[in-house]
Amino acid sequence: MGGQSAPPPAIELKAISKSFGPVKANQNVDLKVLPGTIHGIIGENGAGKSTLMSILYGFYEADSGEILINGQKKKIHSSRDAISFGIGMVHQHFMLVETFTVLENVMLGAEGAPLLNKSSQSARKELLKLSKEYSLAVDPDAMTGDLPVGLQQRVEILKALYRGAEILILDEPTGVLTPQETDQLFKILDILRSRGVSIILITHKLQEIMAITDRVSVMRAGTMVSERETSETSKNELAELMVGRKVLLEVDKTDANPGEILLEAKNLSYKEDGVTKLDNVSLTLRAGEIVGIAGVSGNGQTELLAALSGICPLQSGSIDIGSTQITPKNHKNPKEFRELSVGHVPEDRHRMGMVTAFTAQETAIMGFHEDPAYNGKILMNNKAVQEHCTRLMQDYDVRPEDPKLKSANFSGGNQQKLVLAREMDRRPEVLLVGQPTRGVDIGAIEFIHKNLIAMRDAGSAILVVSVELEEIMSLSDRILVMFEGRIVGEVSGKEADARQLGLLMGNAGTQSTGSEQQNNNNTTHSEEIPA
Ligand SMILES: Nc1ncnc2c1ncn2[C@@H]1O[C@H](COP(=O)(O)OP(=O)(O)OP(=O)(O)O)[C@@H](O)[C@H]1O
Repeated sequence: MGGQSAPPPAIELKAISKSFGPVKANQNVDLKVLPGTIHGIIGENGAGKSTLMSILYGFYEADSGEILINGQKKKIHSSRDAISFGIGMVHQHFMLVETFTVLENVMLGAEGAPLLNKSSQSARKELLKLSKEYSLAVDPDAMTGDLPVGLQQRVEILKALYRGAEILILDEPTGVLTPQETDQLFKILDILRSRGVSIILITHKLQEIMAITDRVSVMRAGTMVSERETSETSKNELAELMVGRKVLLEVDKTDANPGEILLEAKNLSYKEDGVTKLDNVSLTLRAGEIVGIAGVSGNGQTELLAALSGICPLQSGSIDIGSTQITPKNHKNPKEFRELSVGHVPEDRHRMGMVTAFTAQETAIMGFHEDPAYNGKILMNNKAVQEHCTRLMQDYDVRPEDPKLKSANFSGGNQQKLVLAREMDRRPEVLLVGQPTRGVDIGAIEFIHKNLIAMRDAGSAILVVSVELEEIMSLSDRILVMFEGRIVGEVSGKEADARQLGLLMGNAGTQSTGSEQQNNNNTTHSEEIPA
């Protein structure tokens, strides 16, 4: 330990262990986060990062070990305790009430806050003060649900600061952000750091670790395996420390050799509650090509996937799959789309990809459960289902390899791999993939990308929707950009450039919602006027 003058770590974890039944999620984990620094934590899916943070934030109690905050030993039994010790958490899935204003959300549940009294001038004053101090420009009266995700995340940060957080935990904060929004978040983190806030950043993106952190800790299989000064390491070294082998960080692919059209969508339009979600979208998918859809979330990508997979009935336009034409009058359900050899990996694995209360083996055959290979006349053939799931788990490296484990109890990345395995293993002619590598570690990204390219080379037509521009650019042979339900641009995968695509995604500086982030770029403390 240092002498008198060195301040104690903002956080010190000593020998933290936590098991879930036979799974040792954390084993003797030590971690020190120095005050006023950004400390990255990386590790493969299931390495134990979220468990460790859940212990620090009071969601779980450790089986053993100690937590020291600013040198003082603390017992954290609940998130209320964590907040009272100055710890704030920005969750991956925001915990905001969309129908409340920014101010209401910030005040909600805060210690001593007057009960949602909109006229609370002191809360408003405090919020504006924090906005100004940390350059977190946001309109206190904006309806939270109307704000783009980047601004909603700002509200989460403000909420934590309003509760007096001096230590912030961010769990994969950039998963749903555009490159511009990510840049802004990093500027904000930089300011927070310069004001003495200590930050823990969990991310699978090594470029983010290199760009913003001071130190980085690496977890593997529940243990802390190494720690580095960021300035003294590299992406390649970190990848290797995480996975235990060399990882190919770039997608290795040859030029596409597109063949016949396997799917053609013409003039798809779709309205929900009178709001246009798809506006005259036409596209073709050919055998042997990967078409990427780039766009800020909420610009029609979800509805496009839903239309092309049969989840939402066509309202206008048509889809040709092979010799079958689907129109509003001749609609087919998702099962019939599957029978036409269309595979679908939904964007939201929890809502659409699996039932989290089901076991892994049930997830592994969901949608194909009527297949006679698994379905006896009266009962399911559990042995066959289990064997199938075990093989998928081995082929797709899903951990733990336990077909009977509830789907909810796999880490996020492993849930994703299980859903991908189910859809890819059947080698559909057309594969629609939403957010293929959301929350997935770099070793698994390498694996998933390789497999998608192998499917392409074997003649499948693949449509990839992803908010990860890097992913879209490195995987796609053609890129279509969506904005407000329309396809506003097409770029060849080879020529694509992140900044240019980012601008197209925000429709370059117009006043519409999707482009709002452009306006915030250099603002310091003006209030946002949501579009
Ligand atoms: N409530 C639970 N019950 C049973 N097992 C659990 C539970 N929560 C986590 N686990 C297991 O603990 C291990 C660590 O999971 P954790 O979510 O901490 O990993 P992670 O590093 O955050 O992964 P990812 O990057 O995929 O989010 C995994 O094997 C997971 O399946």
